[in-house]
Amino acid sequence: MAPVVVLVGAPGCGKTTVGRALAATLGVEFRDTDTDIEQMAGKPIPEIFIDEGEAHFRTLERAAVAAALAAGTGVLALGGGAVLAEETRAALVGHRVVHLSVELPDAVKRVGLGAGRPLLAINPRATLKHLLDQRRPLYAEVATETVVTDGQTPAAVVAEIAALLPR
Ligand SMILES: Nc1ncnc2c1ncn2[C@@H]1O[C@H](COP(=O)(O)OP(=O)(O)OP(=O)(O)O)[C@@H](O)[C@H]1O
Ligand SMILES: O=C(O)C1=C[C@@H](O)[C@@H](O)[C@H](O)C1
Ligand SMILES: [Mg+2]
Repeated sequence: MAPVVVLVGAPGCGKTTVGRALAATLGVEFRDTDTDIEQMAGKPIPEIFIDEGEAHFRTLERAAVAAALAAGTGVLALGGGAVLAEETRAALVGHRVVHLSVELPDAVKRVGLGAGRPLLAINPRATLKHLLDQRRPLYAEVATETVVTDGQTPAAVVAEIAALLPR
């Protein structure tokens, strides 16, 4: 079985928040590859970045995404940078992938000081701007649908995604 829907998007777009609420609405399980990676590594993501570096984190992430897609859990949220891997973009072909799009002002408000997000630990605004510019084409490449989250409540985003799904 494939996941009902896979959520992708930049840090702060709401993959975890919306994904969990959407899964509850649909009555299916929720899975987040960031949580899977923390379980695999036995430590929080910021510690993986400090102890082993981003490249090692990305290796764990590719494996976590492949395992989660194979498991087929209902709603699957990917880490914000998962789409950087060509292997992951290829693995997403054939899945229903919703891009939760967010522009810089809302993303900045939502991530605050970047707590728990190692890439955003220094100058979150400038880093987010760079990440958004770099990744927009990659999110667009993998997405089968895009839902704009700017100015929307999580509940409104959940309703919009649910309306895209077959009944
Ligand atoms: N549509 C929204 N409107 C307002 N706040 C939101 C919305 N979606 C998420 N948030 C808030 O923004 C913050 C970040 O959301 P969340 O952790 O779900 O993002 P994420 O996409 O999972 O980020 P990451 O890639 O870092 O895992 C949370 O505090 C959440 O409550
Ligand atoms: O945007 C990113 O590259 C990241 C987003 C988070 O979901 C985590 O996967 C990690 O903090 C890296
Ligand atoms: Mg998240």
